[in-house]
Amino acid sequence: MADSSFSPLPLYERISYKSYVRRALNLTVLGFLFSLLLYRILYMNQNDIAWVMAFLYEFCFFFTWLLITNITWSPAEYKPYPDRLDERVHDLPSVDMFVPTADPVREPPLIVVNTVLSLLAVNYPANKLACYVSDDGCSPLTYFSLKEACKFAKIWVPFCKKYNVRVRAPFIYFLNPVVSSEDPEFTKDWEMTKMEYEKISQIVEDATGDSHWFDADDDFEAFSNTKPNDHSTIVKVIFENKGGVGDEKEVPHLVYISREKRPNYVHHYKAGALNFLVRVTGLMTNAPYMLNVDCDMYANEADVVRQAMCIFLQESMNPNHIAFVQHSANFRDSKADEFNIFPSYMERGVAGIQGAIYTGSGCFHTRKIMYGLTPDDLEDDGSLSSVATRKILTDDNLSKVFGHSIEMTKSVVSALRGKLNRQHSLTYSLEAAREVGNLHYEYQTSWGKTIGWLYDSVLEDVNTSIEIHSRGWTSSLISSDPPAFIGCTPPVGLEAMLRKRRCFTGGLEIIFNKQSPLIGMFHQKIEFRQRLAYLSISMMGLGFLPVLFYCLLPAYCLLNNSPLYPKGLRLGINFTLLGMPCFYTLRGFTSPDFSVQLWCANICGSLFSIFDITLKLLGISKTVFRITKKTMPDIKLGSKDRQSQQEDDGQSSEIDGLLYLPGTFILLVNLAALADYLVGLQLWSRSDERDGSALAEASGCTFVVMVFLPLLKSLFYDGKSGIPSSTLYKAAFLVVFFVIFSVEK
Ligand SMILES: O=c1ccn([C@@H]2O[C@H](COP(=O)(O)OP(=O)(O)O[C@H]3O[C@H](CO)[C@@H](O)[C@H](O)[C@H]3O)[C@@H](O)[C@H]2O)c(=O)[nH]1
Ligand SMILES: [Mn+2]
Repeated sequence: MADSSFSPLPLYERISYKSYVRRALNLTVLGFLFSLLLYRILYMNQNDIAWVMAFLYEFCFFFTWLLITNITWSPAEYKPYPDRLDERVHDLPSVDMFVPTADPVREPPLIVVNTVLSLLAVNYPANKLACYVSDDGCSPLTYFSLKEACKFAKIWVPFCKKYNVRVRAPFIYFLNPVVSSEDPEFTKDWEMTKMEYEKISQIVEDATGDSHWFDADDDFEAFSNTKPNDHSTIVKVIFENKGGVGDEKEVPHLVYISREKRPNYVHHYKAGALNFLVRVTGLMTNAPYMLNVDCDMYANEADVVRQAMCIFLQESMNPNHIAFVQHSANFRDSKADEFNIFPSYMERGVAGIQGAIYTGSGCFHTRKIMYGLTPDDLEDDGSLSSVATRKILTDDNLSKVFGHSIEMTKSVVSALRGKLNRQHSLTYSLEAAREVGNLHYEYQTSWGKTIGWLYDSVLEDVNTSIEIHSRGWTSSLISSDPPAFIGCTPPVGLEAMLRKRRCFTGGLEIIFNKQSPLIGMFHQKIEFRQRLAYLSISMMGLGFLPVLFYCLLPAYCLLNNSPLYPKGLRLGINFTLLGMPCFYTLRGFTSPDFSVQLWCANICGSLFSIFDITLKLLGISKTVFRITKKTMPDIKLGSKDRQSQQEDDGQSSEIDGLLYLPGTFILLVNLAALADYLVGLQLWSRSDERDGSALAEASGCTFVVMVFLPLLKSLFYDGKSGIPSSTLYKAAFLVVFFVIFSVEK
């Protein structure tokens, strides 16, 4: 496949961002924190609650800092050179592209359509691509929209390729008007294409909520009398690229699938949908690589597939065990790093250890590896070793691991052997595809346990990522600018909080399952530092709690008249000791992207996740994957959408208010403590008792108040941006308790 006899230019470069200054700084802070801990231990007084609490929280900061130092020690990323690909590789491998969607209301079909169009039009031979949409909502509207999208794709794909369009999602591309000086042929094509796009958007919009569009059509019979959680498997080939040669006018395959669902059965949410996708694609196209994107994440770069291939194909000439290539994901409508579950320092940081973490979307996986192979199962040339062949490819083992479909096991054998030539048409596999979507198909197989996407956490991406790295594989990160994939951010407030809650809960689930970064530290093939990185991700939710309590501690000490910080001469040292780590820990607070609202969402998400995991561990309830609401790009919001969004906002403002309860509480407690301190200053001309000694604690409170200043401001606003007065009363009520509890008896 690859011609390696000449052209020494590599297909990619690994860029390392090591910085000795940052390392020195991190170690200094670590040293400071460590000496603070020592100090706490040396001067520990058993009766002093505040001192002990401070020690505990500072220990948490120390530990967090250790994890951050580990992650940021040797950041790296990969820079692909897709231009060099054609010279080196004459027969590009096929790629199956997965788009899971689950709810036509929370995920409007037009968004899914745009994601699909952006994938169909990528800069890659169309006969090597296939796009599969899995619909957990079993929605005729989604299917209908995809059929419309497919008609438009026949205009859109050639248009994009002819004019080398960069962003191939029409709802973004058509935001910019055509420049009048441009060549007349282009202007004509542009206008025609835009008109066609508007036509299908209108048809999709009209069909929303009006089922007569599909009631009459036989093609929609499979959807009659179905409910999202009660229906048989549906597999529909919307378009087949028959006998394509990959020229610019062709469109890739497009397939719609929806797995069987019944009430009271577990379906494993997104991970379950992706495993069904792996099986159906195995039967139909069996491409060696699989790209998966969330339904709202359109490709923002035409070369995404070629970029990933640069890494895989270079590796196949010089095997380095790369299992997957993750593109860094980004969000439109927001520059907030906070929205991203993984802050950018973490992405690059981990990519420099054993390899990038799989973050759920914009990632290319290797099919063989998803079928459970370890690096030891492969020879240097990438073929299956004879030991592995004997171990894995027995009929008995195959049906035990992959399920009873003979067609399926055949496709697994071809995939593992690297023989991926498909001779028959897509429709040939329809029957087999329905069989593997059966509710009971995975029963007593390894799907979700050791192969495919893993089930035991709602954070299925990180969970699966740990499994792959534990087998000894590496992975790589491509972090291009502009970003290769762009998705939606949930609106700040309740949606953001629930999303955080789900991710934090998922992380905690990982701590308690068999993938746990806490166990197997030394015997699996995962690197120690990589495991530590996973540990910090799994514990992400807990990380907010020490900060929350630490914000209350100075106030408690001030009210209680007990010291929190060292006194006298040591005060100066103490400020340095605490200042640096605090500055870093709280640097989020000072970054331009920081919003108190999001911080509150984090705190609440974190509190809820602890609640969720406790219920799960007690066996009282299961964790759920609640789908995040998606919205169309801002500028395109029609007046109808905007109105309904505002209605939503109105309804949820009361709940949103509750989100700010912890923040408001912290703010008021600190204000109360400061007031108490100032009144105290006036009453006694203090000479020895509290002489300047409480100054440190008072400064602590002032700092907290400053951080929460935006919240203080919004207490005085009315309406949308303000905090409801009911929240204020609830917080004030809690403050009274806190003050009574704290005041020195
Ligand atoms: O039962 C389900 C639930 C979800 N999905 C799909 O999963 C994707 C992600 O769901 P979304 O609600 O958008 O979740 P996010 O909060 O955006 O998800 C983040 O967190 C998830 C869990 O870690 C990752 O899988 C995602 O890639 C990552 O973007 C969407 O395409 C959904 O349609 C399903 O197919 N079936
Ligand atoms: Mn999403």
